[in-house]
Amino acid sequence: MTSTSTALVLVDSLAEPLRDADLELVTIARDLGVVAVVSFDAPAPATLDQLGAYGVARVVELAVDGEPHLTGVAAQALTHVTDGARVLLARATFAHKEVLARLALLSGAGLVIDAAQVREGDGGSVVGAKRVFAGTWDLVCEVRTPLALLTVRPNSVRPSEASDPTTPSVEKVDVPAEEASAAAGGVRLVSRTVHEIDAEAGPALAEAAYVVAGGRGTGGDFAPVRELADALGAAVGSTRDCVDEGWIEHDTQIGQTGVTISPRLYIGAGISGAPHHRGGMQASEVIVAVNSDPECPIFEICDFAVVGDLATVLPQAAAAIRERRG
Ligand SMILES: Cc1cc2nc3c(=O)[nH]c(=O)nc-3n(C[C@H](O)[C@H](O)[C@H](O)COP(=O)(O)OP(=O)(O)OC[C@H]3O[C@@H](n4cnc5c(N)ncnc54)[C@H](O)[C@@H]3O)c2cc1C
Repeated sequence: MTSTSTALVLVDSLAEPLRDADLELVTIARDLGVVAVVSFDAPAPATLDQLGAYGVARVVELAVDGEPHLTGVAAQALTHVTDGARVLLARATFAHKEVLARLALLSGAGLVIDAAQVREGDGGSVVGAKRVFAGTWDLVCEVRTPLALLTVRPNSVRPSEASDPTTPSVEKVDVPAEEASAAAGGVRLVSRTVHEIDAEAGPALAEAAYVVAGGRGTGGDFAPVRELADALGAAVGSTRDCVDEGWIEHDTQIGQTGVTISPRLYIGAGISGAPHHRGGMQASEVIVAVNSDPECPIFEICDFAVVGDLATVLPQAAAAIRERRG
Protein backbone atom coordinates (compact mmCIF):
# COMPACT_ATOMS: atom_id res chain seq x y z
CA MET A 1 0.00 0.00 0.00
CA THR A 2 1.31 3.45 -0.79
CA SER A 3 0.83 6.48 1.40
CA THR A 4 -1.09 8.03 -1.52
CA SER A 5 -3.77 5.30 -1.50
CA THR A 6 -7.20 6.60 -0.61
CA ALA A 7 -8.65 5.42 2.70
CA LEU A 8 -12.41 6.13 2.73
CA VAL A 9 -14.45 6.55 5.90
CA LEU A 10 -18.25 6.35 5.70
CA VAL A 11 -19.97 8.71 8.16
CA ASP A 12 -23.74 8.84 8.63
CA SER A 13 -24.04 12.58 8.96
CA LEU A 14 -21.68 15.56 8.77
CA ALA A 15 -24.35 18.00 9.83
CA GLU A 16 -23.26 17.84 13.49
CA PRO A 17 -20.00 17.31 15.37
CA LEU A 18 -18.68 13.80 14.79
CA ARG A 19 -19.05 11.04 17.37
CA ASP A 20 -15.98 9.45 18.92
CA ALA A 21 -16.66 6.22 17.00
CA ASP A 22 -16.33 8.11 13.66
CA LEU A 23 -13.19 9.91 14.80
CA GLU A 24 -11.72 6.51 15.70
CA LEU A 25 -12.25 5.41 12.09
CA VAL A 26 -10.50 8.52 10.80
CA THR A 27 -7.62 7.85 13.22
CA ILE A 28 -7.29 4.28 11.86
CA ALA A 29 -7.64 5.42 8.23
CA ARG A 30 -4.69 7.85 8.57
CA ASP A 31 -2.38 4.81 8.87
CA LEU A 32 -3.85 3.29 5.69
CA GLY A 33 -3.73 6.17 3.24
CA VAL A 34 -4.95 9.66 2.40
CA VAL A 35 -8.24 10.02 4.25
CA ALA A 36 -11.47 10.92 2.45
CA VAL A 37 -14.72 11.06 4.42
CA VAL A 38 -17.91 10.14 2.56
CA SER A 39 -21.39 11.07 3.70
CA PHE A 40 -24.89 11.56 2.39
CA ASP A 41 -25.16 15.16 3.55
CA ALA A 42 -23.10 18.33 3.35
CA PRO A 43 -20.56 19.08 6.09
CA ALA A 44 -21.34 21.80 8.63
CA PRO A 45 -18.47 24.36 8.95
CA ALA A 46 -17.63 23.21 12.51
CA THR A 47 -17.52 19.58 11.37
CA LEU A 48 -15.18 20.52 8.55
CA ASP A 49 -12.82 22.14 11.08
CA GLN A 50 -12.98 19.01 13.18
CA LEU A 51 -12.17 16.81 10.16
CA GLY A 52 -9.23 19.10 9.34
CA ALA A 53 -7.87 18.68 12.87
CA TYR A 54 -8.01 14.93 12.33
CA GLY A 55 -6.08 15.18 9.06
CA VAL A 56 -8.89 14.46 6.57
CA ALA A 57 -7.85 15.50 3.05
CA ARG A 58 -11.19 15.27 1.26
CA VAL A 59 -14.89 15.27 2.09
CA VAL A 60 -17.28 13.79 -0.46
CA GLU A 61 -21.00 14.46 -0.26
CA LEU A 62 -23.04 11.84 -2.09
CA ALA A 63 -26.08 13.82 -3.19
CA VAL A 64 -28.59 11.05 -3.88
CA ASP A 65 -31.78 11.92 -5.74
CA GLY A 66 -33.61 9.20 -3.84
CA GLU A 67 -33.52 7.52 -0.46
CA PRO A 68 -29.94 6.87 0.81
CA HIS A 69 -31.35 5.25 3.95
CA LEU A 70 -32.21 2.22 1.84
CA THR A 71 -29.11 0.05 2.03
CA GLY A 72 -29.26 -0.91 -1.67
CA VAL A 73 -29.29 2.76 -2.66
CA ALA A 74 -26.46 3.63 -0.27
CA ALA A 75 -24.30 0.77 -1.61
CA GLN A 76 -24.92 1.79 -5.23
CA ALA A 77 -24.10 5.44 -4.40
CA LEU A 78 -20.80 4.38 -2.79
CA THR A 79 -19.66 2.78 -6.07
CA HIS A 80 -19.17 6.38 -7.29
CA VAL A 81 -16.29 6.91 -4.83
CA THR A 82 -14.61 3.53 -4.44
CA ASP A 83 -12.71 3.55 -7.77
CA GLY A 84 -9.01 3.54 -6.92
CA ALA A 85 -9.65 3.49 -3.16
CA ARG A 86 -7.73 0.98 -1.06
CA VAL A 87 -10.07 0.66 1.88
CA LEU A 88 -13.48 1.80 3.13
CA LEU A 89 -14.16 1.81 6.88
CA ALA A 90 -17.57 2.20 8.55
CA ARG A 91 -18.90 1.88 12.10
CA ALA A 92 -20.21 -1.60 12.90
CA THR A 93 -23.91 -0.67 12.87
CA PHE A 94 -26.58 -3.01 11.48
CA ALA A 95 -27.19 -0.65 8.57
CA HIS A 96 -23.51 -0.27 7.68
CA LYS A 97 -22.99 -4.03 7.78
CA GLU A 98 -25.73 -4.43 5.20
CA VAL A 99 -24.52 -1.50 3.07
CA LEU A 100 -20.97 -2.86 2.95
CA ALA A 101 -22.16 -6.42 2.24
CA ARG A 102 -24.13 -5.09 -0.75
CA LEU A 103 -21.15 -2.98 -1.84
CA ALA A 104 -18.93 -6.08 -1.63
CA LEU A 105 -21.29 -7.83 -4.04
CA LEU A 106 -21.36 -4.88 -6.43
CA SER A 107 -17.60 -4.28 -6.41
CA GLY A 108 -16.10 -7.72 -5.77
CA ALA A 109 -14.28 -6.28 -2.74
CA GLY A 110 -13.34 -8.40 0.28
CA LEU A 111 -15.32 -7.65 3.44
CA VAL A 112 -14.60 -7.98 7.16
CA ILE A 113 -17.49 -7.40 9.55
CA ASP A 114 -16.98 -6.28 13.19
CA ALA A 115 -13.20 -5.85 13.11
CA ALA A 116 -11.75 -4.89 16.49
CA GLN A 117 -8.35 -3.99 15.04
CA VAL A 118 -7.37 -2.86 11.56
CA ARG A 119 -3.83 -2.65 10.21
CA GLU A 120 -1.80 -2.79 7.05
CA GLY A 121 -0.74 -6.32 6.08
CA ASP A 122 2.09 -7.67 3.95
CA GLY A 123 2.24 -6.59 0.31
CA GLY A 124 -0.32 -3.83 0.66
CA SER A 125 -3.20 -5.91 2.01
CA VAL A 126 -5.52 -4.75 4.80
CA VAL A 127 -5.90 -6.92 7.89
CA GLY A 128 -8.87 -6.95 10.29
CA ALA A 129 -8.79 -8.87 13.57
CA LYS A 130 -11.88 -9.85 15.53
CA ARG A 131 -13.19 -12.11 18.29
CA VAL A 132 -15.96 -14.59 17.35
CA PHE A 133 -18.02 -17.57 18.58
CA ALA A 134 -18.95 -16.12 21.97
CA GLY A 135 -15.41 -14.87 22.55
CA THR A 136 -13.80 -18.29 22.13
CA TRP A 137 -11.86 -17.63 18.88
CA ASP A 138 -9.69 -14.77 17.67
CA LEU A 139 -9.65 -14.36 13.88
CA VAL A 140 -7.17 -12.41 11.80
CA CYS A 141 -8.59 -11.77 8.30
CA GLU A 142 -6.41 -10.52 5.46
CA VAL A 143 -8.24 -8.84 2.58
CA ARG A 144 -6.34 -9.28 -0.67
CA THR A 145 -8.74 -7.65 -3.13
CA PRO A 146 -7.70 -4.18 -4.38
CA LEU A 147 -10.49 -2.65 -2.27
CA ALA A 148 -11.03 -3.79 1.33
CA LEU A 149 -14.32 -3.09 3.15
CA LEU A 150 -14.44 -3.24 6.95
CA THR A 151 -16.99 -2.43 9.60
CA VAL A 152 -15.12 -1.57 12.80
CA ARG A 153 -16.25 -1.93 16.41
CA PRO A 154 -16.23 1.12 18.69
CA ASN A 155 -13.26 1.62 21.07
CA SER A 156 -10.84 -0.07 18.66
CA VAL A 157 -8.42 2.85 19.07
CA ARG A 158 -8.43 6.14 20.94
CA PRO A 159 -9.34 9.00 18.59
CA SER A 160 -6.35 11.30 18.15
CA GLU A 161 -5.90 14.49 16.18
CA ALA A 162 -3.35 14.53 13.35
CA SER A 163 0.12 15.98 13.85
CA ASP A 164 -0.42 17.78 10.50
CA PRO A 165 -3.91 19.36 10.41
CA THR A 166 -5.47 19.87 6.98
CA THR A 167 -8.03 22.02 5.24
CA PRO A 168 -10.26 19.37 3.65
CA SER A 169 -11.50 19.93 0.11
CA VAL A 170 -15.24 19.38 -0.38
CA GLU A 171 -16.77 17.64 -3.39
CA LYS A 172 -20.33 16.80 -4.30
CA VAL A 173 -21.12 13.71 -6.34
CA ASP A 174 -24.63 13.49 -7.79
CA VAL A 175 -26.39 10.15 -7.90
CA PRO A 176 -29.28 10.50 -10.38
CA ALA A 177 -32.87 9.50 -9.62
CA GLU A 178 -33.00 6.64 -12.18
CA GLU A 179 -29.91 5.02 -10.64
CA ALA A 180 -31.20 5.41 -7.07
CA SER A 181 -34.61 4.10 -8.04
CA ALA A 182 -33.13 1.02 -9.77
CA ALA A 183 -30.93 0.33 -6.72
CA ALA A 184 -33.94 0.53 -4.41
CA GLY A 185 -35.19 -2.63 -6.12
CA GLY A 186 -38.86 -1.82 -5.80
CA VAL A 187 -38.60 -0.94 -2.11
CA ARG A 188 -40.00 2.39 -0.92
CA LEU A 189 -39.13 3.81 2.48
CA VAL A 190 -42.49 4.57 4.07
CA SER A 191 -41.23 6.23 7.25
CA ARG A 192 -38.07 6.50 9.28
CA THR A 193 -37.93 7.42 12.97
CA VAL A 194 -34.62 8.11 14.66
CA HIS A 195 -34.73 7.31 18.36
CA GLU A 196 -32.44 9.91 19.86
CA ILE A 197 -30.31 8.76 22.72
CA ASP A 198 -31.26 10.45 25.97
CA ALA A 199 -28.01 12.23 26.89
CA GLU A 200 -29.03 12.23 30.56
CA ALA A 201 -29.33 8.44 30.47
CA GLY A 202 -25.58 8.16 29.80
CA PRO A 203 -23.66 6.94 26.76
CA ALA A 204 -25.05 4.33 24.36
CA LEU A 205 -24.09 0.84 25.54
CA ALA A 206 -22.68 -0.44 22.23
CA GLU A 207 -20.29 2.50 21.85
CA ALA A 208 -19.49 3.32 25.48
CA ALA A 209 -15.85 3.45 26.54
CA TYR A 210 -16.84 2.46 30.10
CA VAL A 211 -19.58 0.01 31.08
CA VAL A 212 -20.86 -1.00 34.52
CA ALA A 213 -23.05 -4.10 34.34
CA GLY A 214 -25.15 -5.70 37.03
CA GLY A 215 -26.35 -9.30 37.25
CA ARG A 216 -28.63 -11.45 39.35
CA GLY A 217 -26.43 -10.63 42.35
CA THR A 218 -28.06 -7.18 42.43
CA GLY A 219 -31.28 -8.86 43.55
CA GLY A 220 -33.04 -6.39 41.28
CA ASP A 221 -31.60 -3.26 42.92
CA PHE A 222 -29.58 -1.53 40.20
CA ALA A 223 -29.03 1.66 42.27
CA PRO A 224 -25.37 0.79 43.16
CA VAL A 225 -24.70 -0.10 39.49
CA ARG A 226 -26.20 3.18 38.26
CA GLU A 227 -24.35 5.15 40.93
CA LEU A 228 -20.95 3.80 39.84
CA ALA A 229 -21.86 4.23 36.15
CA ASP A 230 -22.81 7.83 36.86
CA ALA A 231 -19.51 8.53 38.67
CA LEU A 232 -17.53 7.05 35.76
CA GLY A 233 -19.65 8.45 32.91
CA ALA A 234 -20.31 4.83 31.95
CA ALA A 235 -23.22 3.02 30.27
CA VAL A 236 -25.29 0.57 32.33
CA GLY A 237 -25.39 -3.07 31.24
CA SER A 238 -27.04 -6.22 32.54
CA THR A 239 -27.46 -9.97 32.06
CA ARG A 240 -30.37 -11.77 30.48
CA ASP A 241 -31.56 -13.09 33.83
CA CYS A 242 -32.10 -9.52 35.02
CA VAL A 243 -34.00 -8.67 31.85
CA ASP A 244 -36.11 -11.82 32.13
CA GLU A 245 -36.91 -10.87 35.73
CA GLY A 246 -38.14 -7.50 34.47
CA TRP A 247 -35.56 -5.64 36.58
CA ILE A 248 -34.15 -3.65 33.67
CA GLU A 249 -34.79 -2.94 29.97
CA HIS A 250 -33.72 -5.41 27.27
CA ASP A 251 -31.51 -2.87 25.51
CA THR A 252 -29.07 -3.12 28.45
CA GLN A 253 -28.55 -6.86 27.98
CA ILE A 254 -24.99 -7.82 27.12
CA GLY A 255 -24.27 -11.17 25.51
CA GLN A 256 -25.06 -13.64 22.81
CA THR A 257 -28.71 -12.61 22.57
CA GLY A 258 -28.03 -9.02 23.56
CA VAL A 259 -25.52 -6.31 22.73
CA THR A 260 -21.87 -7.13 22.00
CA ILE A 261 -19.54 -4.57 23.57
CA SER A 262 -15.82 -3.86 23.52
CA PRO A 263 -15.31 -0.97 25.96
CA ARG A 264 -12.00 0.14 27.43
CA LEU A 265 -13.33 -0.81 30.87
CA TYR A 266 -16.06 -3.31 31.79
CA ILE A 267 -17.11 -3.68 35.43
CA GLY A 268 -19.40 -6.65 36.07
CA ALA A 269 -21.06 -6.82 39.49
CA GLY A 270 -23.03 -9.82 40.72
CA ILE A 271 -22.49 -11.56 37.38
CA SER A 272 -21.33 -15.19 37.34
CA GLY A 273 -19.75 -15.06 33.87
CA ALA A 274 -21.86 -17.59 31.94
CA PRO A 275 -20.65 -18.27 28.35
CA HIS A 276 -23.72 -16.54 26.90
CA HIS A 277 -22.78 -13.34 28.74
CA ARG A 278 -19.03 -13.63 28.16
CA GLY A 279 -19.54 -13.78 24.40
CA GLY A 280 -20.79 -10.20 24.53
CA MET A 281 -18.10 -8.64 26.75
CA GLN A 282 -14.94 -10.71 26.54
CA ALA A 283 -13.39 -8.33 23.99
CA SER A 284 -13.33 -5.53 26.62
CA GLU A 285 -9.88 -4.04 27.14
CA VAL A 286 -9.92 -4.23 30.96
CA ILE A 287 -12.37 -6.45 32.85
CA VAL A 288 -13.16 -5.90 36.53
CA ALA A 289 -15.49 -8.32 38.32
CA VAL A 290 -17.15 -7.84 41.70
CA ASN A 291 -18.59 -11.03 43.15
CA SER A 292 -19.18 -12.48 46.61
CA ASP A 293 -18.15 -15.95 45.41
CA PRO A 294 -14.36 -16.32 45.02
CA GLU A 295 -14.93 -19.36 42.76
CA CYS A 296 -17.21 -17.63 40.23
CA PRO A 297 -16.29 -18.25 36.54
CA ILE A 298 -15.96 -14.57 35.60
CA PHE A 299 -12.86 -14.36 37.83
CA GLU A 300 -11.12 -16.68 35.31
CA ILE A 301 -11.23 -14.04 32.57
CA CYS A 302 -11.04 -10.77 34.52
CA ASP A 303 -8.03 -8.50 34.98
CA PHE A 304 -9.09 -7.41 38.49
CA ALA A 305 -11.25 -9.53 40.81
CA VAL A 306 -12.96 -7.99 43.82
CA VAL A 307 -14.44 -10.51 46.27
CA GLY A 308 -17.22 -8.77 48.12
CA ASP A 309 -20.83 -7.66 48.32
CA LEU A 310 -21.60 -5.34 45.40
CA ALA A 311 -23.93 -3.29 47.60
CA THR A 312 -20.84 -2.28 49.62
CA VAL A 313 -18.10 -2.30 46.97
CA LEU A 314 -19.81 -0.25 44.24
CA PRO A 315 -20.80 2.76 46.39
CA GLN A 316 -17.28 2.82 47.85
CA ALA A 317 -15.78 2.78 44.35
CA ALA A 318 -18.18 5.54 43.22
CA ALA A 319 -17.27 7.71 46.23
CA ALA A 320 -13.54 7.20 45.64
CA ILE A 321 -13.89 8.15 41.93
CA ARG A 322 -15.91 11.27 42.76
CA GLU A 323 -13.37 12.31 45.41
CA ARG A 324 -10.48 11.82 42.97
CA ARG A 325 -12.23 13.84 40.29
CA GLY A 326 -12.96 16.61 42.78
C1 LIG B 1 -30.01 -19.34 24.41
C2 LIG B 1 -29.54 -18.52 25.57
C3 LIG B 1 -29.08 -17.24 25.33
C4 LIG B 1 -28.63 -16.47 26.39
N1 LIG B 1 -28.18 -15.19 26.13
C5 LIG B 1 -27.69 -14.46 27.15
C6 LIG B 1 -27.17 -13.16 26.92
O1 LIG B 1 -27.18 -12.63 25.81
N2 LIG B 1 -26.67 -12.48 27.96
C7 LIG B 1 -26.64 -12.99 29.24
O2 LIG B 1 -26.15 -12.30 30.15
N3 LIG B 1 -27.14 -14.22 29.48
C8 LIG B 1 -27.67 -14.95 28.48
N4 LIG B 1 -28.20 -16.18 28.75
C9 LIG B 1 -28.30 -16.60 30.15
C10 LIG B 1 -26.97 -17.12 30.70
O3 LIG B 1 -26.80 -18.46 30.33
C11 LIG B 1 -26.90 -16.99 32.24
O4 LIG B 1 -28.03 -17.63 32.79
C12 LIG B 1 -26.89 -15.52 32.72
O5 LIG B 1 -25.91 -14.81 32.03
C13 LIG B 1 -26.60 -15.49 34.20
O6 LIG B 1 -26.82 -14.18 34.65
P1 LIG B 1 -26.16 -13.67 35.99
O7 LIG B 1 -24.68 -13.79 35.90
O8 LIG B 1 -26.76 -12.34 36.25
O9 LIG B 1 -26.77 -14.65 37.08
P2 LIG B 1 -26.11 -15.83 37.89
O10 LIG B 1 -25.47 -16.81 37.00
O11 LIG B 1 -27.17 -16.32 38.81
O12 LIG B 1 -24.95 -15.15 38.74
C14 LIG B 1 -25.18 -14.26 39.81
C15 LIG B 1 -23.84 -13.99 40.48
O13 LIG B 1 -24.00 -12.99 41.46
C16 LIG B 1 -23.17 -13.29 42.55
N5 LIG B 1 -23.72 -12.58 43.71
C17 LIG B 1 -24.85 -12.86 44.40
N6 LIG B 1 -25.05 -11.91 45.34
C18 LIG B 1 -24.03 -11.02 45.23
C19 LIG B 1 -23.70 -9.83 45.92
N7 LIG B 1 -24.48 -9.32 46.89
N8 LIG B 1 -22.56 -9.17 45.57
C20 LIG B 1 -21.75 -9.64 44.58
N9 LIG B 1 -22.03 -10.78 43.90
C21 LIG B 1 -23.17 -11.45 44.21
C22 LIG B 1 -23.22 -14.80 42.66
O14 LIG B 1 -22.08 -15.31 43.34
C23 LIG B 1 -23.24 -15.21 41.17
O15 LIG B 1 -21.92 -15.44 40.68
C24 LIG B 1 -28.65 -16.97 27.71
C25 LIG B 1 -29.12 -18.27 27.93
C26 LIG B 1 -29.56 -19.03 26.87
C27 LIG B 1 -30.06 -20.42 27.14
